[in-house]
Amino acid sequence: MTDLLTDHAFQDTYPEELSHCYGCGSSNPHGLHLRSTWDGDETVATFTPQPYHTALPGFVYGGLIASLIDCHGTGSASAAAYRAEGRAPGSDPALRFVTASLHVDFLRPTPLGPPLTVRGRIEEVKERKVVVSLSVAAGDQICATGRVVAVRLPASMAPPPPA
Ligand SMILES: CCCCCCCC(=O)SCCNC(=O)CCNC(=O)[C@H](O)C(C)(C)COP(=O)(O)OP(=O)(O)OC[C@H]1O[C@@H](n2cnc3c(N)ncnc32)[C@H](O)[C@@H]1OP(=O)(O)O
Repeated sequence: MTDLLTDHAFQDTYPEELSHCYGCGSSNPHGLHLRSTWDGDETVATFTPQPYHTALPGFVYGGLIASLIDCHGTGSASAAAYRAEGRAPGSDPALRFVTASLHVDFLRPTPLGPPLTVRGRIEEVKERKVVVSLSVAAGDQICATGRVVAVRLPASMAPPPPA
């Protein structure tokens, strides 16, 4: 389902207890398994929608596009926070982010079939907040754009560490 862009995806550095996300968790058997990495100062992921990711025949379901923007956004936020601190992704203490705000604009119908490229540009990095602007393209056509405000994982959502 997922196009493995790299062996060094941000999500590969998530600890097991934080790898259950439907969009990007490697431990979720029903999930999208989105994998994101740096491309210079931008971030990038690819994903090939399946026939059941249909909105209308031939076109991708908008909720899937929002999910790609969401998970690429939070993954990019984590990577940007590590980069801002000059630390290796995944090093402790962990810098993990959840979505505070997700905005999506559907610019044109997204064709169902070709791989989609999700790109992120880091707009702002603060200690607890990272803002990422994103695009989703089929070939050279940008079909959707988005903006994610990601905030550090709150204690109320943090799973207990493994025993
Ligand atoms: C770890 C890997 C998992 C992958 C996750 C995949 C993505 C997901 O699906 S996450 C699930 C969906 N998200 C959630 O359930 C989050 C629920 N919300 C919350 O827990 C809280 O509202 C939370 C943590 C987002 C913000 O906490 P809160 O204490 O309100 O933050 P607060 O200190 O007020 O704000 C921090 C900054 O974020 C900004 N901010 C907070 N909420 C918003 C918002 N909705 N819109 C815009 N900005 C916001 C604030 O303005 C502030 O910015 P600044 O520092 O510039 O003043």
